[in-house]
Amino acid sequence: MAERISLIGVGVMGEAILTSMLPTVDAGGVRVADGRPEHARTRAAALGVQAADSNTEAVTGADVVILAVKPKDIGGVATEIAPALAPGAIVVSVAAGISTAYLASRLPAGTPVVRVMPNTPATIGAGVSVLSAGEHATGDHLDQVASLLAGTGAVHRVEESYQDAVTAISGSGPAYVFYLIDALAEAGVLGGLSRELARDLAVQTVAGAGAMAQQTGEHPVVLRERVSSPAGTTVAAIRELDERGVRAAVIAAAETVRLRSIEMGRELAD
Ligand SMILES: NC(=O)C1=CN([C@@H]2O[C@H](COP(=O)(O)OP(=O)(O)OC[C@H]3O[C@@H](n4cnc5c(N)ncnc54)[C@H](O)[C@@H]3O)[C@@H](O)[C@H]2O)C=CC1
Ligand SMILES: O=C(O)[C@@H]1CCC=N1
Repeated sequence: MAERISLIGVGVMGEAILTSMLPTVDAGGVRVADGRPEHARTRAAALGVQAADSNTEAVTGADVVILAVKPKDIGGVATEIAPALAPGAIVVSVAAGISTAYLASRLPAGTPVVRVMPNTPATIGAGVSVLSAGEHATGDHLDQVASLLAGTGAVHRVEESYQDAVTAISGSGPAYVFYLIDALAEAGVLGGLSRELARDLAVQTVAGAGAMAQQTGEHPVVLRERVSSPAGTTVAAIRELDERGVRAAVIAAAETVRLRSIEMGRELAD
């Protein structure tokens, strides 16, 4: 029998996951709900899935329930849906900083909870999702969730204690890359290029460099050295980046995310 999937929270990440899943799941078995019911109806109609009028209606009879609401809302949603969950239903959370224990304490005893950190390139199947099992989630539960998320892109598994570090790299990471694209494009405009050309050059450069790092498997330093001709242009740019502390700034930014993720979990647990 096809899986019945419920998605609570049709926002940026919820819709990205839903879109990527749809080619491989039976859309007729997917039901969504959102705090904005009209939004849920509109998006459900556009994507060919069902909309429910409430979170409890959405989860009734579901085999897998995906919670894609904000961290501050997820505890309330877990408490709300608990009485309506089918025995054995898997609850999947994508909320940054929220532990499986925090959710399990609000769900029926023994509920398998799987924590996932996805990222927005999931929308085009080029994301990466990292899974961790809560206390009652088995290897089979993880396999089931991994296969549901296969359309989002790559899927990895880590111990839950590493999820804050994952959030710092791949969860928030697309924003750092978009920031770099924007800065590169701005430099092109400064150099006299049209905005359109500058943006295309920046986007294609980031896409090409990412694909090259992925396909060759070479260390990024080796790839960077191949661009840097002796006494040439690139080596001068890298020295400038180093002098301005860009490498240290990137590491510090990611570390701030990791600490913020830990802090968010603690704030809500208090
Ligand atoms: N945006 C991103 O790049 C990523 C987000 N996440 C996680 O995904 C979750 C959602 O984030 P976004 O999609 O960015 O936020 P969002 O604000 O776009 O989506 C949240 C959705 O939840 C709905 N909602 C709020 N309260 C609700 C309730 N009580 N019941 C049902 N629906 C409710 C909102 O109407 C909204 O559509 C967060 O927990 C975040 O940590 C994880 C990885 C990446
Ligand atoms: O900014 C956030 O809190 C979410 C989690 C990871 C990416 N976006």
